[in-house]
Amino acid sequence: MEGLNGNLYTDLYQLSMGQAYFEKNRHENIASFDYFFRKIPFNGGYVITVGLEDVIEALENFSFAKDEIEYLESIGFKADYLNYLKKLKFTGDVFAVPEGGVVFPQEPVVRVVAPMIEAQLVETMILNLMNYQSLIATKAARIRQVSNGRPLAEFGMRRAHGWGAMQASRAAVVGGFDSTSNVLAGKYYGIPVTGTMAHSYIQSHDEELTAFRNFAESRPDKCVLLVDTYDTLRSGIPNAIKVAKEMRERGHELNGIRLDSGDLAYLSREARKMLNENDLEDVKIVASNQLDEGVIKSLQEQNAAIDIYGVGTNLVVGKPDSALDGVYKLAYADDKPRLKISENIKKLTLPGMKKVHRYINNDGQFVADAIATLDEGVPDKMIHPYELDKEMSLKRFDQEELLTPVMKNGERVAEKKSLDELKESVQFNLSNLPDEHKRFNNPHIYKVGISQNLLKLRQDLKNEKTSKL
Ligand SMILES: Nc1ncnc2c1ncn2[C@@H]1O[C@H](COP(=O)(O)OP(=O)(O)OP(=O)(O)O)[C@@H](O)[C@H]1O
Ligand SMILES: O=P(O)(O)OC[C@H]1O[C@H](OP(=O)(O)OP(=O)(O)O)[C@H](O)[C@@H]1O
Ligand SMILES: O=C(O)c1cccnc1
Repeated sequence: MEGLNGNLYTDLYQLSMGQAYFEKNRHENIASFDYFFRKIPFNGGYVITVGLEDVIEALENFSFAKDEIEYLESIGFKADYLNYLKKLKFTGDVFAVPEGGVVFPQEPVVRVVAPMIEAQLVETMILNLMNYQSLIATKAARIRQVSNGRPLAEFGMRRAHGWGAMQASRAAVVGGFDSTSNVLAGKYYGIPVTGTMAHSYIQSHDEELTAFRNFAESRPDKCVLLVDTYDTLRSGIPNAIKVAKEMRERGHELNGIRLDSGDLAYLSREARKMLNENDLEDVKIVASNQLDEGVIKSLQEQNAAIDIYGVGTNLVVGKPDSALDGVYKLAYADDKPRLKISENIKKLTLPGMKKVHRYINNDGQFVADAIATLDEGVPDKMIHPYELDKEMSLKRFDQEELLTPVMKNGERVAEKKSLDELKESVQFNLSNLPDEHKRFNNPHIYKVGISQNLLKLRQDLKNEKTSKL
């Protein structure tokens, strides 16, 4: 979001480490960090990456204002360090999978190469921006996968986690939603805004019919009537039909009705029948009520007559997974690759500056991704990152590099894409991901491996570190 920058939008420890680097004059030595995640949410087979646009904007605006420096002084940071921070800008290079990419565990999604202090100070902000938005875009893409082309409206603002509602609306659209009820997101991001009416409006009238009439009179071209306040089949739909006929006499057409409780498959089929019997075939049926990809899939399988799905809570809180576990790990500093050792082999980091190659078969389908050291060629074989006896030959495939330059010397070099373009690229990328990785039950794990060079580097560094223990 505009106005957001990385200065104080960080954890205290980043600033503390910054001061310590500064005092040993190591702060301008080049470092490289990787942003990646370890586990795909929703028991799914892929993650859609979103948040990079905010990251670029924040890095471009990275500089400490006078009042921020004063605040840091008040919490004990030293004068020399603060003088340095006053002039600090982000001057580094960023390589990343463009927004809307389909990505998998362990592989770098963003690589930041910058003077140590800059790369360190922006960690928290990058994690904050990438993790939430990628989680929501992934959920949105899953919902889109099962909705059979039906329009999807995002209704989550009221249950989103605070201002995260703004990012949720954008991420939902990139992931495949068509509109939002969030008016500020509509204005800010240019997302189409859509909406119906609430129960309160109907309750506030003595008669449901009067409520419908007044609402229809007020915005006749955008009228969707909520039909479940009292009795959907006996009151809501008959009253909506009455109002639709009255509107027609005045030269308007009722846009739709909304179902928000009960058996949505049964009620939608009944509603469709009743509307059609009254020559109202074009009146759309909107459904809402704790929808998610599981419920929508089931509704589609039950031949529900739902034209538009409105999805709120489950989307914007990423239910049942409340976070994407993305991390930002140091891979290189002071001219050396760096490793974090762990008892758990899965948490051994991948040292050094790295690139990612995506291998593609003759049908344009994604086959596997290989993480390699920056200074090697295109690997023709990869090894499982932890089960080292598992290898895969990559000779037969075309490949492309996943991490592309997005910032050079602190300035944006990647073109800014429109939301429509991003939404299209998600669908394009997903169309190139084989179905077995997209199914909801036990999706096949997409293969991500490491090159022989990277494996050797990791093993050498590990041996070097453990021999000193
Ligand atoms: N035909 C259906 N198949 C599968 N799930 C459905 C179907 N119809 C509705 N649902 C989902 O089942 C859940 C129903 O929740 P619940 O039992 O609380 O009913 P409700 O209609 O909201 O009740 P209330 O009358 O309290 O509003 C919601 O998540 C809804 O989306
Ligand atoms: O179920 P969700 O996916 O989160 O979708 C949004 C929900 O928010 C509204 O309910 P709420 O009870 O807040 O207000 P209302 O009186 O307008 O129904 C709306 O009617 C939906 O049920
Ligand atoms: O417009 C709607 O129907 C709407 C908006 C927000 C939340 N629930 C429903």
